[in-house]
Amino acid sequence: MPHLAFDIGFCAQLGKLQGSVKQGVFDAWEKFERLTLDQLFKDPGLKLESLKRARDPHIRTIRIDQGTRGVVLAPDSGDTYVLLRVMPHDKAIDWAVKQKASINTVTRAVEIRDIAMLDELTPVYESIAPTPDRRLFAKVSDGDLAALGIDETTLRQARALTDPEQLEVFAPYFPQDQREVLEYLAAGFTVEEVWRDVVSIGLAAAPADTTPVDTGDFATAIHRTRTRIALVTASEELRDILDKPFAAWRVFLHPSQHKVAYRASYSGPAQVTGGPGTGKTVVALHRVRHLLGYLRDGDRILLTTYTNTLVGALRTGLATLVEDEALRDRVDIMTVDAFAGRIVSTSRRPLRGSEEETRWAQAAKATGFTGTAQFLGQEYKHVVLAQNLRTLKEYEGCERRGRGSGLPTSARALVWRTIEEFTHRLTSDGLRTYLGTCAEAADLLEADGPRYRHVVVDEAQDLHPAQWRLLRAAAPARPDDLFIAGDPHQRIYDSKVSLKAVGIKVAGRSAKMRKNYRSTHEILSWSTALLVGRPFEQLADDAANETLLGYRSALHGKGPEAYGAESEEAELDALVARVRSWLDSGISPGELGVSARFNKNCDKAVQRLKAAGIPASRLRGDVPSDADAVQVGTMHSFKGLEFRCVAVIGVSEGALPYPRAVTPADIDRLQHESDLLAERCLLFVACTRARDGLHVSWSGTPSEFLVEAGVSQAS
Ligand SMILES: Nc1ncnc2c1ncn2[C@@H]1O[C@H](COP(=O)(O)OP(=O)(O)OP(=O)(O)O)[C@@H](O)[C@H]1O
Repeated sequence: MPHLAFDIGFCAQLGKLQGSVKQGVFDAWEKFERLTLDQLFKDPGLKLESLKRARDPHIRTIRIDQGTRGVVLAPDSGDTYVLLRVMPHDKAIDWAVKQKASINTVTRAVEIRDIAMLDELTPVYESIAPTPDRRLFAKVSDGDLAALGIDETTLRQARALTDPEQLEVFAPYFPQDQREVLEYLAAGFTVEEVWRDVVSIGLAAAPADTTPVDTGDFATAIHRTRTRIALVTASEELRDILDKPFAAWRVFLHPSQHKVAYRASYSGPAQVTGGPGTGKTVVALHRVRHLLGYLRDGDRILLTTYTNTLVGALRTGLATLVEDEALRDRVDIMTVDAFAGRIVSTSRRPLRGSEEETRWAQAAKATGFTGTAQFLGQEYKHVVLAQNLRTLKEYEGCERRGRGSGLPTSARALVWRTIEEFTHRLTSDGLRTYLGTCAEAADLLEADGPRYRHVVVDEAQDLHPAQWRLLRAAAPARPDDLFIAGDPHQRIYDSKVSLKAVGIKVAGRSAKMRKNYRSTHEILSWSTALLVGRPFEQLADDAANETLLGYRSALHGKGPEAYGAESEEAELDALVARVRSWLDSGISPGELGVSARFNKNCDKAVQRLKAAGIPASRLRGDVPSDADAVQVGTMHSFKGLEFRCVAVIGVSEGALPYPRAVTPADIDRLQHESDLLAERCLLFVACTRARDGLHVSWSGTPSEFLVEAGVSQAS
């Protein structure tokens, strides 16, 4: 019986397809399931046509609906066809005739390349190339390239390239597996590393096969291309993929993600890091699914993250991945703070951020401490709670690691008394701090014993040592106790901690993701420029630095647009115009995000959008927002989310960095540096939420972060 399988390139288009086109795809798939090959070829509605000018006879088209065609890979033998793309009629024909399918002799997978474009580009680049020893892959031998799956045609093209920018030009047209190999080599990885981290992982995703590769046998190769071709056998499964385009990744977990998520067992805590959009959350969810398969009676899993909005996203994600409700019920999904609150089970109200400074000032007045409330708050958080200090003696003897201000031992008694005054007053007024609650909860768990068999943590970079102590105590120290996903480049809260410092050792159980699945290459490289040259300490060990080396996206699109307005009013006008143009291009309001540093800018944006007749809704962690409206939220609330297009507004001097969020250098030099970096990361996080479109604007003078990244002109 014939089948119509789906290529990852088609799945990437799903978010943009109209309902009628999706229905057309569904109907075509059903026809393949119902008819014989002979009937399919004769079917007047399907029009399974070969193309006169095609570079490859295996590439054909089918009718999807009036005016839309699907491009398919049609093998000579076998009955599984692959839907590669869906496009308007003329565009589809134009694209189809340029493509060529082949079988990679090393990965044994089907690859598609734009042979027409590559044939056109290659002689041009060859004619301007310097001597062979100054070209991009001069140090890699033909033999090594062949061993990594580079074929004769790609070899000639690769040999013409001089630098990574030229590779970027060729990349979208290259065959997929070969492209990945070349990108890793260009990023500085050795042949051995590329074999180990890229090629062999891909091989492991398909059944082992040691027979010689038949490069004409597409029927077999299609079934082996598990990382890019999805074979869908049930109509409900197809409906699911078509209706929930975000669910398509379930089908195509990259081998490097699969290896981490489905490793049978880790002998202790394991970690996955990687830049924004590299699928860390996806991997964490798949790990939960894997662990669910091995739970013993009574065992439970804690899946935890930083903000309430993300809890919602994790809940939805797990529901799409694990259909069995009874199984899902064995996973508790909540923020670390909510977990602490549950353990402590208190009626004391958590202190709001705005109340804290006043409370510190009151405590200082009571004890006669003359320093600032800011100093006290930071000392409590970064020294006392971070090091779990319980007595004045411990405090007097501690090394104030990471603090950039001196505090002689003689001065500590008064600080300690003030901290005690602060905590006593809180308790007697029926109040508590979130971090203090985590410390209390950790004590309780350490005394009473763990509550979970496994703990899976997302957005781990922002957790404080007290929160780590709590999570460590939540599961017994056994294999697969902790699975941790995070990215130091997205640290936006003031909690700098390395796992090593809190006794969580992930050495030998750590993986790094480098491929971004969310944003276009253009958005990604623009956003990454905001961080260039800044040091980022690793999550596992702060003695080593984290880099975005090899971090890249396979998607291409329009570059971000930066807009400098004369006034705030003009900036909001430009925002409305931009949002309207996105809506006019067929994007629905709920797929658009608008982010600003402050609540007041968010409120103004909502007002202006609404006044222009555009539905807009404030995104707040604890309140579900209107899914059919433009989502407007602070940069902090955008953490972990994603949107088709994002407008980041108010990126002006005085807003980013926000002076009140940055400790003055003369008070604490180290804290100053770390606060500045957090502000920079905040802008990075907001910009990297965008998939296809990014608009960044300011009024008056742009933020120094934009100026340093070379973006200061209106464009
Ligand atoms: N293998 C894959 N194939 C296609 N899409 C993928 C794949 N893995 C993840 N994605 C998609 O990429 C996007 C980013 O994934 P995810 O949110 O897990 O990344 P992240 O690393 O947690 O991001 P961030 O750190 O920025 O919050 C999501 O839309 C996800 O569905």
